[in-house]
Amino acid sequence: MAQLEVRNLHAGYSRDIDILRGLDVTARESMLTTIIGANGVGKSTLLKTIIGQLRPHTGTIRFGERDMRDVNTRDLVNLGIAYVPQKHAIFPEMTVQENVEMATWAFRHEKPRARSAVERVFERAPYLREFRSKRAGLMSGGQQRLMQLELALMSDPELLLIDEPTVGLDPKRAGQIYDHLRRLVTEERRTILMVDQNVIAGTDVADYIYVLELGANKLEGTKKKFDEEYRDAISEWLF
Ligand SMILES: Nc1ncnc2c1ncn2[C@@H]1O[C@H](COP(=O)(O)OP(=O)(O)OP(=O)(O)O)[C@@H](O)[C@H]1O
Repeated sequence: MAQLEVRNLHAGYSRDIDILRGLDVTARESMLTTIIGANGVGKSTLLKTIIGQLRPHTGTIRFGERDMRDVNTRDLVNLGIAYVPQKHAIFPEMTVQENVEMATWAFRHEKPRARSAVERVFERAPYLREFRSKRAGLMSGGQQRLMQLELALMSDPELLLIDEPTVGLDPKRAGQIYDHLRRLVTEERRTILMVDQNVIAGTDVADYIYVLELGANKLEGTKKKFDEEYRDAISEWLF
């Protein structure tokens, strides 16, 4: 087991402009850490930098003993990390079975592993069976998000990096996603680092919370500390 440590991170989309300005974030083992902050504060940029889509300008990113600064996105599976992007990463015109098979790309050279990974998805998520030969786009938005999570879990990651998992979902379906994330932490002992716009529910489900402002740390604390000291003030800061 390992934790993710981001220290004094400066990063952005061009060399001379820092979107992230000295960020410190830790995703503690077997905990759900939520990062919140206003639009454009740099939440997605942080995840993109962790997974190697952007190179840090300065600072460090470590996952256990591994220095992540030179990581390639395709190395993530072998490091035990999965990334769930904000935009839907499923193909609505393809069947659920085809979507699941596509997601075995990372183990395309290991046919038995790929086959058993496909079956494991349908064991873990029985509701997917009835859609197996139907177009994935026929599922509800919530089911599509749950499927996206299951596809990310195919490689049995220790660390999940999740970008706004409930965007566009009604509160009931969002609640189902958050319940699922909680189970991944408490029952399966996975570590989750999630960025979220859903300030209330996204922090309610967390063990540890960071609030960002202009690409830097504003506040952080356990959920207990957050509830006791900051929750009442949070809407004022963010909106
Ligand atoms: N591909 C890009 N090229 C240049 N600038 C970008 C790019 N993507 C985002 N930015 C800028 O980086 C800043 C941070 O964006 P980011 O998407 O990380 O914010 P965020 O906190 O995730 O906000 P949101 O919740 O709206 O997605 C914003 O000013 C945004 O305009």
